[in-house]
Amino acid sequence: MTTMSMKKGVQPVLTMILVLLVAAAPLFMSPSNVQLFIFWGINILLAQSINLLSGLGGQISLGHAAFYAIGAYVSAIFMVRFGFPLYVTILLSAAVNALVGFLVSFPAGRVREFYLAMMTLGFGFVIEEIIKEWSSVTGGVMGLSGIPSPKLGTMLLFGIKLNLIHYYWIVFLVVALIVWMLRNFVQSYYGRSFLAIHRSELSASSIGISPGRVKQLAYTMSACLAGIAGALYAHLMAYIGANSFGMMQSIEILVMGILGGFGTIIGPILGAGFLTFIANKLQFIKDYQLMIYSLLLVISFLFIPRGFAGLLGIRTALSKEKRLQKVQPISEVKPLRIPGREARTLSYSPHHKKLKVEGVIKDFGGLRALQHVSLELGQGTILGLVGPNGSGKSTLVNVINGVYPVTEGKISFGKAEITNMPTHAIAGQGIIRTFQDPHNVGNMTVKENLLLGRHQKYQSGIVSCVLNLKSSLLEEQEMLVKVHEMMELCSLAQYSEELVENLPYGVQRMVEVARAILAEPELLLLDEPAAGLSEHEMQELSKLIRYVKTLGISVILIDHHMEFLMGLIDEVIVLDSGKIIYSGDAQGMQTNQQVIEAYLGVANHA
Ligand SMILES: Nc1ncnc2c1ncn2[C@@H]1O[C@H](COP(=O)(O)OP(=O)(O)OP(=O)(O)O)[C@@H](O)[C@H]1O
Repeated sequence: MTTMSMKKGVQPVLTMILVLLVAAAPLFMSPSNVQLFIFWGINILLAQSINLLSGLGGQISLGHAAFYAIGAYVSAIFMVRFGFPLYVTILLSAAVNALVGFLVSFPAGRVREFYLAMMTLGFGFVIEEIIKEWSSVTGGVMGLSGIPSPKLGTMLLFGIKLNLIHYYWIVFLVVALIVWMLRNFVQSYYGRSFLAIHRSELSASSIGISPGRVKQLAYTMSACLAGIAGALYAHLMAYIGANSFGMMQSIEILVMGILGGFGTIIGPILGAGFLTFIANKLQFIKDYQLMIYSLLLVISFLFIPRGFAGLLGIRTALSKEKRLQKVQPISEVKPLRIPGREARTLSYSPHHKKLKVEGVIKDFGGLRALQHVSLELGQGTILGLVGPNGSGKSTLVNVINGVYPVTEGKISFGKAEITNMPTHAIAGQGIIRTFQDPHNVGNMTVKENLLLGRHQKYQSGIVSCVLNLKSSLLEEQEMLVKVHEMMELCSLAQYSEELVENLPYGVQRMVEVARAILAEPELLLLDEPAAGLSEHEMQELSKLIRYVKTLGISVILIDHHMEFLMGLIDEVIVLDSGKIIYSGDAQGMQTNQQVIEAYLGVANHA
């Protein structure tokens, strides 16, 4: 037997032993300890909930206890008033919270940072007040008692009277299932899109990820998880009151996530454990809880910014490659076919859409950055865009891909008018760009960043990704094959597992260009891709751009490096003070007097 197959055999056995140990543990514990472990399970759900929203999605939430409260009250009320069984009330809590989270995402998605913090804080206070004031339903300040609970032996499930140990098993099952699903989610294109939006909305939307949709999903899923936690809490306590869901609880949820390690799956489990057991030991200094939590946050920010998970060197992989490699090495997977879908290769055929910019004006206050700019770009053409600093080159790229709205004029691509469309929708039309400073997701590996480039090509639904259904695994495999091909092509294979933020500038640039090509664009906008590159790196980049052209992709290439440009471009446009002063071939530009005076003379002297 090989070491590999031995490992394969050992792993399920170890997992089975661990599961049996955890399941048997409450049989040997005192009821108070069983209850403590149940609390840990509930806190894991809360910590994962904030991790999903803030750690992965980057959305601040200072009123998260509100979702926890809604879950608790919905489950308790439906069981007390209507006698619904536990599994129905948990599902109802999850569903109601998902709806509330979805609705909250609309106002919350429009604001950022300080304003988002204030909005979520306000949301927390509003829900707390509703609970206090709506006494006919919630019991008001007196709280809601008489909730069927396994602690009191008053809860029945399928005719069986539940005790605390049964409840421990239920919570354990629910937590294990949710953690497994979350891991699958994080390792799917959905999870990667959360992190991309967290790092930079602009960069994520430029490869077709919709910030609005990501935020809707983040709030919906996060609220849903907190709702399940709330339902489990209500039935453990047999009594709930508004005081259990105030500001302090929201801070506790945040501390669990941050201290454990945002952005990982293990971190929140550790953070929840730490707070559950420490808080229990510190009951006697409950009055100083807020101070202790604040201190813990300060210590965490100063000494372990990535929480316990960072301290232990734990990082959650953001693709399912390891799992897929166990079945078959990616290098051996070729050609791939997902039943019912066309196999794709990198040598795809663009639809040859024509870009038309007509009379575009862009004003920034009193400054006219673009003045009646018009151009047309046909299939497979590389258009150079040059001009002195501040002449409007980046602004033109920014209006084409929707980063800036135009003041006047019209832009169309193929048959679609794309003037002032959102950036992610323009990316959906096939226009993909890179930035002057590489806009990769620094805390993702090269491979994971390149997988982001494929985002728009994924078709699997969220259920399929979360449950690791075969079709989603095959799709991930197909994307990984493309990414590996691209890494070979761009000499990036050696950096595959490196975090992009740790790599030299030149490699980061190459990653961004490779990511853009992996999106299979019709038109590629490259904003000074050669800036800061070494001679060798520039040659590699030139090769890549020539390859792009052979695929039939059109390119708009901004750069100040004339030698680099001349070897690549078919046509050139020269901008000066927002106006086109030359449009034609590269040779003509070099002898054009106006261009020499406005730009080349300067460039030659630079
Ligand atoms: N967001 C903005 N707000 C205000 N003014 C802006 C903005 N973006 C660009 N500008 C102004 O528009 C003009 C054109 O800038 P732009 O960045 O497009 O020039 P550029 O040709 O790309 O320059 P460079 O070669 O230095 O990158 C400049 O005067 C610049 O200050």
